[in-house]
Amino acid sequence: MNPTQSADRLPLPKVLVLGTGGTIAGVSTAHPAQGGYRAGVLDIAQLVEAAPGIELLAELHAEQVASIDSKDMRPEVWSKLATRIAQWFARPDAVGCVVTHGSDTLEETAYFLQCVLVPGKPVVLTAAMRPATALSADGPRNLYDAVQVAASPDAAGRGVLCALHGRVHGACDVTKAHPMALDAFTSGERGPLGFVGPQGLQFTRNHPGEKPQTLSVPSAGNWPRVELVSSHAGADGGVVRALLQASRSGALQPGLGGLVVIGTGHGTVHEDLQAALDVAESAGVRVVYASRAGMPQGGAYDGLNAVKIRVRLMLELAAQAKG
Ligand SMILES: NC(=O)CC[C@H](N)C(=O)O
Repeated sequence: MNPTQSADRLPLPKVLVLGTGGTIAGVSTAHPAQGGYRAGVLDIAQLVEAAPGIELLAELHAEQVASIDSKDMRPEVWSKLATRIAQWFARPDAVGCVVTHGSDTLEETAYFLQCVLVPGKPVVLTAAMRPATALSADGPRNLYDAVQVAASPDAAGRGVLCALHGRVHGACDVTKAHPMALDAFTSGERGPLGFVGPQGLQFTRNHPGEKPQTLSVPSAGNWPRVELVSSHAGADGGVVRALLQASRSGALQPGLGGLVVIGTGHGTVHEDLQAALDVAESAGVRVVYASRAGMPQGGAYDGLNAVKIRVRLMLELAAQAKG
């Protein structure tokens, strides 16, 4: 008899699976061998059902948090996720949590959760590059692997993780680097934290990236405005001056709290843009520099990319505003 079918088997680890939509829940709008599809159509129970054997890995509690294309991710969904995950982990018998997500903003949600959740039990995000109805859909394997990671004691204490195309990435490093390849995600030169698949789970690197002091989730209506601006040939600061003016006049609500600058090289900035940024800074706007060339590990924001720095800055500014 298969040990998993034995009457006296050990209880399975309890894993919460939260659905938010994305391509993993997408349905083809044309022939399944062709590209057109709509993201976020299937619900999380249907995704679990489509991953044969997943029920032998864990006792799954599937819940729908949202059904969106992740390009439309917004703070309300982040707040719901953080609240539900914190509630789940308050149960002493809760072992892990999986979040299914669109691939486009997965790295932002992963980093948001990394900032606001108390470290400990594993939270694992996953996605797919092909919709659920495609030929060779990658979602079921990715979901299965994410549950393998979330149910594993070895994954605990490593921060928020992402299980994608056989690799386990940390929330700080992971980024989407290709619009359609199945291995669309990378952790850059640092490489993934490990591998997961038919052979099980193996971590090959320990450092999951810097975990900031746990930050609170801003309450509704109290998310600060942090915008991204970039430096490039001819960047003259006009966008920054327009934002500042709209903010001062009250036309922009909430007003401008911070700017993340996607600079060149080491985070360097065109002199004309810099002049406008200096004015913004002296008006009380927090200005943080990232780079379009990628940042090395270390420093105030530990090599985070610009969209993750934006997440962090929103949370830090909200914490400061609360006092
Ligand atoms: N592969 C994907 O999931 C990208 C599709 C979709 N735009 C999303 O992020 O939800």
